[in-house]
Amino acid sequence: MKTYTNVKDLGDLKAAVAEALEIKKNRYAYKHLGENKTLLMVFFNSSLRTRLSTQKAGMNLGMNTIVLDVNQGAWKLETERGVIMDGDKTEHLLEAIPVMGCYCDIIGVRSFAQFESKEYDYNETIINQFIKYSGRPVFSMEAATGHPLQAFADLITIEEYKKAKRPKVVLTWAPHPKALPQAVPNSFADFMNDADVDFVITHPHGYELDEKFVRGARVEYNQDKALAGADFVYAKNWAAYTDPNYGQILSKDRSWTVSTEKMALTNNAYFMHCLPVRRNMIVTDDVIESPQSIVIPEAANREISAQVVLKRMLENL
Ligand SMILES: CCC[C@H](NC(=O)CCC(=O)O)C(=O)O
Ligand SMILES: NC(=O)OP(=O)(O)O
Repeated sequence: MKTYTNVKDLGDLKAAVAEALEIKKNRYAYKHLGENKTLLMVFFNSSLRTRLSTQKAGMNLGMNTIVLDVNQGAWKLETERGVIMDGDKTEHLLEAIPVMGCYCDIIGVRSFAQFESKEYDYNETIINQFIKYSGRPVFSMEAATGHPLQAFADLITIEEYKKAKRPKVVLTWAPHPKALPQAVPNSFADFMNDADVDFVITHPHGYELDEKFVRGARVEYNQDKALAGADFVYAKNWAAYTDPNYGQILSKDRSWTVSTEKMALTNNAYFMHCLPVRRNMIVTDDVIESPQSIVIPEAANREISAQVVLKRMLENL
């Protein structure tokens, strides 16, 4: 594995989940793979789970780890080529990236959508420069259009908790005070479309995701209808994707908040969210604290999804 930015990079999903569950049983069995190898994690945005779980996964594999918060302590980086650098940006990404590549064997990158240009975001301008110029295997720790480590952990969790052979999984939009990226729902949809689940997406009009990720999945604008009989409810906010509203908040309608009444429409569904979550916007206190909430084991599986990816990259160095 040279890059991990989307579901296709994992190959056969059933095999990937089987490998994950094997690693979960004995996560220290591959320490030899990472001996004298260094993992560099580059964050352009904040993180708790990704930072901790990915570093833990690297240590499980015997790796040395370095974490760089680009906006805290490193030089302010210019990311656009051709810009006259006479402003407040000290270094260009085109020097910084190959230099980073000198100090590590594998690079993880977090760089959220900036919502200034759909083309800039959906061309994955930042992470693709790491892929092109670092000289190292690169994996996404959430880029502009996807969060494949999260979605892989979500799939592992669904496989662990499902009661039906082909569970109904509902991705529901929920309100949020800020304009959030489409990365998490994009990757979740991408993975669910390749998994053996009955997948439904529900959101208000205007919040349609990129068809590249929806891939013909059923979209239901009536949340109650979508939730009927669900086995898993995956809640997430995202800003509008469709022009001319790219990056905009179109609704903060809290009737879309996942409540006990909403969960009562389901087949005693498990509640999932990638975290961090805005309580009583996305989901009520009662639901996220209920026995049906599996957000903590879901977060714990981030260590495992990262370890599968790092293991496969180490095996191909
Ligand atoms: C894993 C999720 C990361 C990010 N979440 C946020 O930026 C939340 C920010 C906030 O709630 O203020 C997102 O929605 O993509
Ligand atoms: N779910 C997730 O990626 O969390 P962080 O943003 O805290 O890393």
